[in-house]
Amino acid sequence: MAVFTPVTLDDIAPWMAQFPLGKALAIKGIASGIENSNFFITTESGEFVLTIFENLSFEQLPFYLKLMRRLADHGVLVPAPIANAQGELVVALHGKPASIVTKLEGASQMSPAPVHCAEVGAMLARMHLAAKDFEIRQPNLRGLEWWHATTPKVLPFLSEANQHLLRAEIHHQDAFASTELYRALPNGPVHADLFRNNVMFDGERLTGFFDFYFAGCDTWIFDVAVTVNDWCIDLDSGELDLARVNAMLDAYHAVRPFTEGEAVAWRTMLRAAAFRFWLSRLYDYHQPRDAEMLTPHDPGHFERILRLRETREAPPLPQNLQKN
Ligand SMILES: Nc1ncnc2c1ncn2[C@@H]1O[C@H](COP(=O)(O)OP(=O)(O)O)[C@@H](O)[C@H]1O
Ligand SMILES: N[C@@H](CCOP(=O)(O)O)C(=O)O
Repeated sequence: MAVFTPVTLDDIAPWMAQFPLGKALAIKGIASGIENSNFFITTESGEFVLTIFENLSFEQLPFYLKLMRRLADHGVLVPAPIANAQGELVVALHGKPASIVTKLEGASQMSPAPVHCAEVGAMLARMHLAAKDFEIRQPNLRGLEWWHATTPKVLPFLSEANQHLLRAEIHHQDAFASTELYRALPNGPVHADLFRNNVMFDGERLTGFFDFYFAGCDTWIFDVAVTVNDWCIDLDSGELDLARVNAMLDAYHAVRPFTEGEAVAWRTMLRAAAFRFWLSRLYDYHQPRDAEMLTPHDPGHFERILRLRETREAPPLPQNLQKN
C-alpha cells in the first residue's frame, strides 16, 4: 500500500547533496511497506533505499541504524546505512527522520528449501557474533514486559479456550524467565522478526537481512526460534519440517555452537516465539491502529503453531554443545 510521505526528485535533489552518492537520477515509491515510506533511489553511484520513518523518533533510530552499520562493517549482509557529511545516519526530511541505505539485490524466497534455510542459519549466527559487543543496549520492545501490557487488551476478544492458552503460556514464560538458566543464556542484539519477507535471495545465494525495526537485545536462541517458526514449517499446519529445521540449526551451529543451556531452553523458546507473534497479531487484529492498514495477518496461524509447540517435543539442537 504505502507511501505516507510523498517525495519527488525535485524535493530530494538538494537534500541528497549532503550524502557522498552523487546526484539523484530517479526515485520510485515502494508500495509494499506498512510502517514507513520507502523509496528506491538511483544516484550517480548506484541504487539505494530511502526510508522516511513514520513512527520511530530521532531518539529511537540510532539503535537500529548504528546496529546495521556495525553489521555491514563486519561483513554481515544487511543494508548499509550511508552517513552524511556530518557523519549522521538519520537526517530530517519533510520534518521526519529519514535514512539512506544500500539496496539489496534479489527478492524474498517465500518457499524456502533446506539450502535457503542453511544460508539463513549461518548468516544469523554471524549476525549474533558481530553484534555481541554493540554499545547501545535496547531491550526487545516486544518482549515479556510488552506481553504483560498487551495481554489484558486482547483477552476480552478471545474464546475461553484461547484465554486459557494465553494465560497458561505467559505463566510458563514468566516462570522460565525467572530461572538462572534463562539469565545465563547467550544474548545481545537480535533481529527478532527474521521472517521470509525480511530476507533477500538471488537464487540460492542470500543477499541480505533487512527490516531491523523490531531488533532489540534478547537471547540469541529466541531469535533462532522466531526464524525457525517461519522458515522451517509446513505453512498450512504449522508443523516443523525436519529437513529445513536441521539445515538451519546445523548451519547456525557450525558458526556459533549452541550451548547446553540453549538446548534446555529450546522448546520454551519455540513457544515464546510463537506466542510473541500470536499476541501481536491478535493485538493488530482486534485493535487496528489505522483503518487504512493492510488486512491484518491471521492470528490463527500462530495459535496453531503455539499449540503444536506446546504439545510436541522439539527436534533437538545439534550435538557437541558448549558449556555456556
Ligand atoms: N535495503 C533494501 N534493499 C532492497 N529492497 C528493500 C530494502 N529495504 C526495503 N526494501 C523493499 O521495500 C519493501 C518494504 O520494506 P519494509 O522494510 O518491509 O517496509 P515497512 O517497514 O514499511 O513495512 C520490502 O518488502 C522490500 O521489497
Ligand atoms: N512478521 C510479523 C509482522 C511484522 O511486520 P513486517 O512485515 O514488517 O516484518 C508477522 O508476521 O506477524
